[in-house]
Amino acid sequence: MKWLEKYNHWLENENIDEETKKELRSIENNKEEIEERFYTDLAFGTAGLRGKMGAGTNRMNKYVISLTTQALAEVIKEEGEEACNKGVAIAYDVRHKSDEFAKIASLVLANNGIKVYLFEDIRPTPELSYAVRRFKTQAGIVVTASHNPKEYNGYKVYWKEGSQILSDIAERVTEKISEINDIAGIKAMDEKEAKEKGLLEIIGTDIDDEYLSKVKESSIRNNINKDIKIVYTPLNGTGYIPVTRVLDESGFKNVYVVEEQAEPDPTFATVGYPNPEDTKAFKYAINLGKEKNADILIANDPDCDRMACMVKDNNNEYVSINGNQTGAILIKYILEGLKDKNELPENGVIVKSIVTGDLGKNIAKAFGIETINTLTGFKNICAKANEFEKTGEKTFIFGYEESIGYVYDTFVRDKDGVIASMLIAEAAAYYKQNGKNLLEVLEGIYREYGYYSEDLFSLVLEGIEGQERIARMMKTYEDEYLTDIEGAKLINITDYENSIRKDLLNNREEKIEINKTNALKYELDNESWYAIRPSGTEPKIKIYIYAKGKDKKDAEIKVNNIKENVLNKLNSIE
Ligand SMILES: O=P(O)(O)OC[C@H]1O[C@H](O)[C@H](O)[C@@H](O)[C@@H]1O
Repeated sequence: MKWLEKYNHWLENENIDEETKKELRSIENNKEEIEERFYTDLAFGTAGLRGKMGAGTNRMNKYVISLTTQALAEVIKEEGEEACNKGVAIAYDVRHKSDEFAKIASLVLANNGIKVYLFEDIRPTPELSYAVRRFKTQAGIVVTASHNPKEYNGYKVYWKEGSQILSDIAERVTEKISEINDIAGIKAMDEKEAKEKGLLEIIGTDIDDEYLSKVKESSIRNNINKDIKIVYTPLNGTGYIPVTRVLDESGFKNVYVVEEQAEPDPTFATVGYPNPEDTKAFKYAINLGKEKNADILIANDPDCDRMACMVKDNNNEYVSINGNQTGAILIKYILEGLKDKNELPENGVIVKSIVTGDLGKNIAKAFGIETINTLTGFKNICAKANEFEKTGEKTFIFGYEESIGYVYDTFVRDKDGVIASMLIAEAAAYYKQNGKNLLEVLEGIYREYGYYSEDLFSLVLEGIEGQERIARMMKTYEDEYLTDIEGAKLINITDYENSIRKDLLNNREEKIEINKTNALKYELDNESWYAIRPSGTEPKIKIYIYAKGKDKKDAEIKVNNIKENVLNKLNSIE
């Protein structure tokens, strides 16, 4: 069906409610908007479904939620009766309609005879991962758009190991979606009936207590002076209770929460874009930090799976440390700590993505710990934890990405902003006790492992046009890549879509052993590289740049040269 037909079909469908039809009628003269909403269906990306809220097949709304949940139910039913009895755990974040969507998903599953464990109120995404493992459910769902702008919502799906589904299950769900004829004809059970039949169980504080004690148990060094001053902001998301509890219960008594951002707010009024990857999200935290003279500022994104940190420098200014730098500090802190306790596993592994920098890998190497690369997406990182659990071949220690996601240990199989907040607080306290702030620790890392610099920039290109331009940029760049950047020669190209690595120096091509994805990586002969890929969660093309230099300045110059040249090239592609 074409987009206009689909639009009319929604208007004519007697199962679509009046409110939705009213919204659709209000755009009847706006062809572009109709096309945007109906030209495609929301699809599983880096982290589940994600889209703007509103009426349409390319939007997040109760019909898309019901449809996807019914399809998921079909897949679970295919797994057999036991899978249905094991059921599905469901959590949701603070966004508009997240609670309503979570309820709808619960009752659609119940109507299929599938048991549901629904959290009583908002919870962090990592706690859902914990709950899936704890209740041994077949699957899990979190209704969240993570760090996206307020207009968005999303739907993350987990499988029985507690990590987000990979393409095998996502494809089965998508197939089932295509077999359902009427998007608005999906049945949900009455809530009271679902409870009476034991198909809907509300979960809450008991699981919080268990999950938080597991987090506290994962502390690396307990007997340290925890007097440091911390400013914390959950950015009006789900992190407030769990993170303040964990910090308090593990002995951090000087924690100051940004009051305006403590309570849930689906409009993120004081933040704007609720992504702590963007330093602007720290505006309020910096003010409070200065007032309290805090050592570090910690922020989580609204579903509390990400964590970002700023550190007070010796001039009392706050300096942000990015995902790669935070990852490097945490790796050093964790591995040193485990080594001191004699708990460093011999077959231990760090897992990161192909677009995460190499600094963490080099630190791990110095501890005899291997680093493995996966595709972008924490589901891929945690798939390694699942694999090692089965094979016993290696021990998953820590997973991280440049996009400020971290997990330590394996009781949670997703990135975890609660664990990460506790560990960065601990690291700051421990190193302070040894006379260093985290910036000085980082400087020490650079001295030891080399000066690394990096930049991640994105071009935001929205809508159908944006998507098409991103596709053109990828395609054109693949053919017209830069062979020389300010004297640095291109030596290797990795084309992840075609699984090929081209060695330009020796004129050789080799197959690479990693799943296919739309990404290109270019390595230069001056210890720098960059990668380009379309985001799978936001309307963006992302460019990751990394360089190692003889000093900080040298590394930064290399990064800037790449940035300028690649940006020019990409901007020239219409
Ligand atoms: O670069 P994107 O496809 O937008 O993904 C950015 C990030 O999105 C989510 O947070 C995923 O869990 C991460 O694993 C991923 O790195």
